Amino acid sequence: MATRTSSSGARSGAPSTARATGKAPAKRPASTRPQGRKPAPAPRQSALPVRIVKGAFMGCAHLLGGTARRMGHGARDLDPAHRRDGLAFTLLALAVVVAAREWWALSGTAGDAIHSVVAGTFGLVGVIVPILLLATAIRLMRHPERVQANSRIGIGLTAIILAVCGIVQISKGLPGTDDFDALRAAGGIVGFAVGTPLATLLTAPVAIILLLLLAFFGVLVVTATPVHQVIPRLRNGYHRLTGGRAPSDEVEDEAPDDDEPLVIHALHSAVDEEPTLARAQGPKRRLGILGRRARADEPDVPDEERLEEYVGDEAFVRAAVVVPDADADAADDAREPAPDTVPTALLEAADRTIVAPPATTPVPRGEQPMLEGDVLYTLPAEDALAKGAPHKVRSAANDRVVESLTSVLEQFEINAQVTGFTRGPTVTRYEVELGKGTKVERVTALSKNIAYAVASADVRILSPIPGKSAIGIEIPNTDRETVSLGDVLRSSAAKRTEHPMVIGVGKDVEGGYVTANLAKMPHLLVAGATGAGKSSFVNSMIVSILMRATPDEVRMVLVDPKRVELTIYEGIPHLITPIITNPKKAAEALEWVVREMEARYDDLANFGFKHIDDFNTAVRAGKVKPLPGSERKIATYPYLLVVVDELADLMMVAPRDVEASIQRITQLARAAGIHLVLATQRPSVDVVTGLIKANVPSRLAFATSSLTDSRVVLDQPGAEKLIGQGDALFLPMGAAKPMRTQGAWVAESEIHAVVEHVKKQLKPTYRQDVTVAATKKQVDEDIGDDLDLLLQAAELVVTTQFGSTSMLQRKLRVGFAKAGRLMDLLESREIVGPSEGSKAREVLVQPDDLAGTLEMLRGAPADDPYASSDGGMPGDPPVATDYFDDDDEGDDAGPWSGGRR
Ligand SMILES: Nc1ncnc2c1ncn2[C@@H]1O[C@H](COP(=O)(O)OP(=O)(O)OP(=O)(O)O)[C@@H](O)[C@H]1O
Repeated sequence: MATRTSSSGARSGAPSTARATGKAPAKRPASTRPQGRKPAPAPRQSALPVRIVKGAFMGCAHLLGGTARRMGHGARDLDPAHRRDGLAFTLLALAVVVAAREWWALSGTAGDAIHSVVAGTFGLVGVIVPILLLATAIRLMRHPERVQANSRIGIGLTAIILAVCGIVQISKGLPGTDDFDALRAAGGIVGFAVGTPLATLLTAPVAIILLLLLAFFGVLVVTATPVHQVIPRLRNGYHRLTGGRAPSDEVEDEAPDDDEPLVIHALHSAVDEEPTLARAQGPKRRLGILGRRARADEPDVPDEERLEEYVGDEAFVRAAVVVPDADADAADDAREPAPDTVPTALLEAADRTIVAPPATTPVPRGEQPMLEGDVLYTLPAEDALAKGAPHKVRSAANDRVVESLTSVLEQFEINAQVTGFTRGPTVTRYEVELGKGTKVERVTALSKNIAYAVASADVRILSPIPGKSAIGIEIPNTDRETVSLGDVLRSSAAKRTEHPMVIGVGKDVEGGYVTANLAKMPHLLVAGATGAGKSSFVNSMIVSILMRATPDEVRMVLVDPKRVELTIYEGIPHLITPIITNPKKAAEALEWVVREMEARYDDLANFGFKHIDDFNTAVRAGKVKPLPGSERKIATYPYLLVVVDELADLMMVAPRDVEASIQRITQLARAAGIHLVLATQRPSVDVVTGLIKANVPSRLAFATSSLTDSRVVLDQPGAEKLIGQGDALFLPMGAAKPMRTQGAWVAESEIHAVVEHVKKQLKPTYRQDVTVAATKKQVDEDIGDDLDLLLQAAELVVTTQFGSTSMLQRKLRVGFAKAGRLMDLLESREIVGPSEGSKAREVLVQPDDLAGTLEMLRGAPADDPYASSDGGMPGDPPVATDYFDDDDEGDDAGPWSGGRR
């Protein structure tokens, strides 16, 4: 849903009345006071001293209230990174305070209280509290984005502290709470709570053994070491310390169990902390890194060479392609591939996961931008997108328009006045309030005169302004402003949520930022004449996603039949297939999307979830387990954004298939996390059919060339009055009235910078099956190119139960010969009976059987549809059925984890 917020900065220069009412007051010449309006009776005045006291009190109350509100808003609007840093600094301050008292006995009046709290809680162990606080603060500053790892370390440390406090408590003879000084010199309250019951129940020696085990467990958790990795890790650590190479058998040690998705742990931690160190450890090590993170600067090595260079023994390969666990949670699943798929899996894993260059600064955000396999992915820096000029709330041009409007109202003797205006980047909305007894129509009828007076043809009258008793007159600014996408994405409207599908749309007529969550649209139709700003919007949308979402969160299918608009995005890791320029392939891609959606649905049903978000949350929490007997590793699903830049081109090649796919996707895909954005410069009824319209609820109309086009897009006029260059009417799902918006602008150089940033981190992992027809239909030869017409003819004849050739001629707009041929084809398929002279033919198929009949005409699936699948790999697995076939060997890496299904 779209959200908007006012740009406070832009408003700061506004006169106080403008700020208070949210609009600029109109400068009104004295002569234009409304006639016939009686002044309101003056309120009764109270005594002067009372008024002074009351005024002073109210003034203070407003000041205090306003300050508190501003601080509250300020804290909420604070960048998440600053909020996290705030926590780190608080811990740092605590460390200093506690150390001052516990280590150096420096204490002010609060010293005793600090000691009581620290030593009372942890006893002797309180001495290390400053170190723990300091370490936690440093960790939070250095790796704020690694939320899961940080929580893991927190859990491990808690276990260690509990154990140590318990052990100290037991070793000091279990003092009780009656002797607090002794308790402070032992394990404190924590030691008392842990050690005393254990020692009483199980005797002191057994309790100490249990607590030692707990401490050991804590150490394993902090260092992310599974028990069976302790020895290899120690050995590795020793070899690293002594500068030697690990013996080759250690790799065997690291080969995973069949059901244990781990680990090249030593390597992993080495890469984590110091990528160059790990890379320097010889070819086999490099394979290990390649297995999880291929370097972006090595993509040109031919596949075979890479394998020959790196593959030593199969065991190593097996280890190498397994995604390391370490900080990763259960979602980071990838399983040992079947031996014959190793090379592909290895190379694909290599292509998928590339380490970010160490120099890049991670962009702060609350959610960790981690990819599967615990790869750090840095979103582009916020300042990659330029700042726009500050927003003006009033200019001399506005004042001139107010004067013109006022004089028009005067000339026509209309009892109404211009009460104010709100200036947007492209247009300003002037508000006109009517005097008593004045008809709204008297103002709306003046639209031509107003246009004449302000010398602009693009005057749009809103009657009333939604939510106000006023008429709005929108008039283009002669001094229009460009809205920078960077400003929109940095606004608090965009930062309020970290949802990866939130995009910057632009600014509304009041200068407030407009953002929208594509996942809530859930599908969007974008239309507008050539040059109106459609492609610029598509660019802003894609760049917004690149700025905010990792490839693990959002994947895209980009369809660009014009071949120019989207080529700049070729090679970004968010793509799941190269940009599709061939309309026929695009139609196939839409069919693939339908299959993907159905597969996701099956998955949701099998695991008992209603929405992909719930499924993903459960996967991240490790709550989704493979079905019994299945070896599939469960991974989260990214949102899938399908962008079609020119729908008309697709509708020209395969209208029925495209329409059917769109209908199917739009009806169901919301819960599956699949969202369509369909753009067209020809919003005519043959492109945006009723079926498409009915299923694409959100609309964004740029200037259209006719009122009819506006009706097609918005179901109402208005878009024909827009002034182009990003001026738009935005009607998100559920909105009653379209919102006038100036689309955000992103310059080509900015797009380049963002694309380069994401491309240099990761290479895309393309799904091979997207543009492969799922089930190659064999259309009978005699139908040939007439399939679409024949399907329409069959549908007409069966639904009307009227087998008339002249009806086909009329409805399908074909000549007599073509209509006759279609009728013959229908007869040969026993849809209609034989000709009965001038009478209509008998229709042999009932409307209930229409779907099956159409399917039959489209052609039955061939025996081996994959043997010759267009564009697919020879021997590709059956696409539709293989998706979630749990028992199939080697298909479990998941389409989104880098493996090919
Ligand atoms: N949001 C915007 N802010 C400022 N200028 C814009 C904006 N959108 C478009 N323009 C201007 O309008 C021109 C045409 O825009 P754009 O290419 O997006 O139109 P279009 O509707 O996609 O046209 P086509 O269908 O021919 O591709 C741009 O080159 C730019 O100068």
